[in-house]
Amino acid sequence: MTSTGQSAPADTRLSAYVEAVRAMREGRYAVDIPLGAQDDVGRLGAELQQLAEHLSGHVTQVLRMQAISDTVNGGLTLIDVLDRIFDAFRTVIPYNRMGCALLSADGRTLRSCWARADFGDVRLGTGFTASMANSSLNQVIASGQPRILNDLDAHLRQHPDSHSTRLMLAEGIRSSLTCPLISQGKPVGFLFFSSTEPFTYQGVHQGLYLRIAAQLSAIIEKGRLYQELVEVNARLLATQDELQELATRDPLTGVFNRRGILDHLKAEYARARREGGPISLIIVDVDHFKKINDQYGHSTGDGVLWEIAQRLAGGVRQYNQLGRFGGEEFLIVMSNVECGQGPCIAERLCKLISAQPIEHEGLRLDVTISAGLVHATDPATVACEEALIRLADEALYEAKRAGRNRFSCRTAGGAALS
Ligand SMILES: Nc1nc2c(ncn2[C@@H]2O[C@H](COP(=O)(O)OP(=O)(O)OP(=O)(O)O)[C@@H](O)[C@H]2O)c(=O)[nH]1
Repeated sequence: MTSTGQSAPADTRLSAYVEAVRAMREGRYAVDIPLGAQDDVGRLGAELQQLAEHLSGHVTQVLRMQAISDTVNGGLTLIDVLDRIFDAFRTVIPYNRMGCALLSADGRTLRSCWARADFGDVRLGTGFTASMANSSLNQVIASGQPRILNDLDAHLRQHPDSHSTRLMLAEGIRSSLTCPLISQGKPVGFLFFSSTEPFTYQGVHQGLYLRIAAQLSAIIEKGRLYQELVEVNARLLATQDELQELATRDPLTGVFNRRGILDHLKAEYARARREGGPISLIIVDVDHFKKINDQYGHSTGDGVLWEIAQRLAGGVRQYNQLGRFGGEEFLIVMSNVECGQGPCIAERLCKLISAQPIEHEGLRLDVTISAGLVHATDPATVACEEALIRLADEALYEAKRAGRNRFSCRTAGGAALS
């Protein structure tokens, strides 16, 4: 501001004012305004000077807010956004601690969802829950205005039941500013700024806090929506897993169904070819199963199939997979089983069924199985996984022809395995 002490001619001052207004229109607020005498023109100059200072302060604040909101808006989850606010707003608002609490859908309960301080551990941290009944925060909601408590000791004396105030005092907090968070006209929670010094917050900050709160409410809503999206996505993935499980499990026996075991065979065959390791298959078929159905009924037949599946599952090592291949047929896929081990496994499976009668609803049924085994030391010698199945099938029917309750073997070349 320039004051010459001598009154400048009115027209000179007016043209300087016009220049100043033009400069401000272009965003330059450091303007020189000659005041001269305390006449009407001088008073206009003083008003212009104040306007220039006000606009300069306002624009600085808006730019700062914009930079902060750009940083904050980059966050995706609510917690991420709050962390960014804690780091970004320090240049605008004094605080040693920040906390955020959200209201339950019915507005009756407040739950702290995040808190951070520059002095270490916070006592009133995530998960702290308080009832809104009789809470002084209801006044903050009703007014829609930030509340300043510059002497928390005095506040506790007035509200001796306020557990949260007690905890804040124990943390060393002496003054606080509480911003209501309102989204789409509805209170959703609060943002707390706190300081270890008393009388930190002034009414002059009020407008700024309100603007921050309005912006935060929108961000919190965005965070909430994002979290909902994450949860819905997780539920969808879980449902997809369940559907996948349902689509590949046999409901009667609980083992893989045909599709499940064939998918597994396909993957294992491809892996064995890639890595050059051996692969073996066993096809198991229940002997004279039709007779069991005919003599004791379908439900007994089902019970027998269930028991056979459990015994077979117990008889193959964990990294071998068992599936129900057809009505009374099971398929076992074995990886990394050496040539000599396959016959031992097939024999063990036959014995697991024949050694003990199957008990079902008071019946004791002597049941046997036949098995066909194929072993490929080098899977590259077999055209595809279906070729392996065909060889195992041939071996199975050889076992059936030879009298059942036994197994027969093939190598990938088609020769019988001794
Ligand atoms: N209870 C029951 N029976 C089934 C199921 N699926 C297929 N079956 C029956 O299994 C029987 C299979 O009979 P066949 O193919 O003639 O063979 P088998 O009687 O076991 O005789 P071999 O295999 O020659 O020893 C048929 O009667 C089918 O109806 C099922 O889920 N439950």
